[in-house]
Amino acid sequence: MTSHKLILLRHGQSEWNEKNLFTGWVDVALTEKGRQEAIRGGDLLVEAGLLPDIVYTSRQKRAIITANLALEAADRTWIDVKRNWRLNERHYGALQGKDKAQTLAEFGEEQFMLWRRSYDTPPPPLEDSSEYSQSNDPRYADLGEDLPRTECLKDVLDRFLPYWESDISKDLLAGKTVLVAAHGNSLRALVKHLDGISDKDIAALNIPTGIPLVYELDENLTPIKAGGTYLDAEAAAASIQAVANQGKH
Ligand SMILES: O=C(O)[C@@H](CO)OP(=O)(O)O
Repeated sequence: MTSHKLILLRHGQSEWNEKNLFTGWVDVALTEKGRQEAIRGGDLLVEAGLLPDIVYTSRQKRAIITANLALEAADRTWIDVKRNWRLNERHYGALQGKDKAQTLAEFGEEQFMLWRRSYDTPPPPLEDSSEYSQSNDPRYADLGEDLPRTECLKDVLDRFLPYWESDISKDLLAGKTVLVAAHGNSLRALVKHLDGISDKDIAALNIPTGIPLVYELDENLTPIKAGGTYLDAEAAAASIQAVANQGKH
């Protein structure tokens, strides 16, 4: 059976992951730890003999630099690149720039988890006048009415799926090994779609930073093994737990 190979890579630790702040569309840099995670991600690809033919990224530098570092480690910096805002992190609305622990303390666990992990409840929208708004960012000037001011996971799926259909799935079906370097919540949207996870169950799924998650897909682009395979399962399990507990310390 021919299988199609899709590698998902969440960016390495960012400066705001380290500070425990809601990030969304704010374009923060990687920490040194994050850069090392990205390089290790590339090393893991080489060890597994998985060499991408094309890389997709968001328009955010934490994903772009992660892809660059991983591909440099794998000596694949020459492959074709496609960047699209549809792979951006979920827009976190008025929570962008807020401390996760303080938000949890202020609003309580139920509201905090509703905003953070429910499928269809977005946080309040972010004002265009906020220092954390992207409304005047030239990189999104082409979006017009599509520029989000807040998003829930459903909104992310709605803007991601057309791009999956028009580009990513076509490259997979053409036989390319595809690397998607993106974000916690845009990758949760992709995994929800691939594995057919319910709106309720997706709340419990978290994606670790910097560890490649490999899916082998059949001719219908259905995963041969549900959930795919993390190239470092032990590190992934520890990191997933840390993401799940964010705010609760
Ligand atoms: O702040 C964010 O943009 C995301 C990813 O770091 O956070 P969370 O895991 O809380 O959705």
